[in-house]
Amino acid sequence: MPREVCDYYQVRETIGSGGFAQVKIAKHRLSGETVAIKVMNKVALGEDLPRVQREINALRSLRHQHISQMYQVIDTPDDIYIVMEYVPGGEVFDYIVTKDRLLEDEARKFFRQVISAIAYVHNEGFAHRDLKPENLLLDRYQNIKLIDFGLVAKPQSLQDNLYTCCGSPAYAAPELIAGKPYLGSKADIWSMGILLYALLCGYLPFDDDNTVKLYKQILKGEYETPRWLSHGSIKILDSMLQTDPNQRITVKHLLSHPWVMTNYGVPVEWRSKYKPGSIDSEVIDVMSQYYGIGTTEMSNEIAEWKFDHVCATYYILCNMKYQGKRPRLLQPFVRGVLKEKNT
Ligand SMILES: Cn1cc(Br)cc1C(=O)Nc1[nH]nc2c1CN(C(=O)N[C@H](CN1CCCC1)c1ccccc1)C21CC1
Repeated sequence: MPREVCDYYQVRETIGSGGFAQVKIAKHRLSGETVAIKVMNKVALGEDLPRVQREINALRSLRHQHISQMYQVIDTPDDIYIVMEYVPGGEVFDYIVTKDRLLEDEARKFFRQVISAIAYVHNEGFAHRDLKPENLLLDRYQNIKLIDFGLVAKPQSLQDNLYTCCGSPAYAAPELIAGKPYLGSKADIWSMGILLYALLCGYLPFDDDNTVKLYKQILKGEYETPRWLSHGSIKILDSMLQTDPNQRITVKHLLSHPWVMTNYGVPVEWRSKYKPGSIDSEVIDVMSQYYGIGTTEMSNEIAEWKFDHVCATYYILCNMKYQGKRPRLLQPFVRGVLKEKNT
């Protein structure tokens, strides 16, 4: 581990590895808080390096209550380290498996949070393009946190079909499978339909070990509706699993869809709870005391959102407040050599 990482984090075990990346648990030395560090080797990344840059650029401009927060980017000659919010509840995928399938009310609770995250991502000018239960984590309050923006794209631009070579086909929209130019935002809605079906049924609407057969099923767009699905569930699934992307519902209409409103009575709150540019004054107080500079100077430093260690410390202290903990920093900040008390 290079010094830029070890100086600030005590890196511990690997909790996930996929493709060209690993995710390790680590402890932020100044606060003692747990973070997740995504490690990618530049040589192993090869031509996938632009994907990581796209993910980092997207995460730089995304701050939302249902997206795992990026804290810091450490770029070394051999590897890229992305320090992120640690989400302790595991994957929604595992949660569904343990419960076989979710009752409509519980599925609705999760799905409203997914709609909130995707409405925000689309509004910020991105499409996720890899929505699936494995990319949804649950935090300590059973709230959804969206991860893996490695396939993120600008939804307004028509995408070429790099996706089919590296996405998960079972969640891929028909226009993607057909190799047509497609809009990322409409492909996201299809994946949300697959996701809701998986939450409500415990299995996938289109599934076959033979990829060719799977593609045929997706292009046909016909799926089974088990007897336990309510009429309302069938209607909202149908509005998302439209093979013609222009017939598909948009995320804006999902915000207040009758099925989504049931038992809530209010549309999904999709805006970020973090006002753009808003800075938490209590956290600034803790940090300005710690670093021995004024609160204005500290706020100006944070407002540059450099995703360096100072920025990470700010985000981590904010996350402590979210967890109901008092934001504080442990190690005395050694400003040069500490002067002897009696001098
Ligand atoms: C699974 N699990 C169980 C507990 Br308890 C905590 C976790 C957990 O993973 N927590 C967690 N917090 N923060 C993160 C994670 C996982 N994680 C991830 O980014 N995890 C993804 C998981 N993808 C799902 C499909 C393919 C890989 C990952 C991406 C590349 C390599 C390895 C893992 C972050 C960093 C954002």
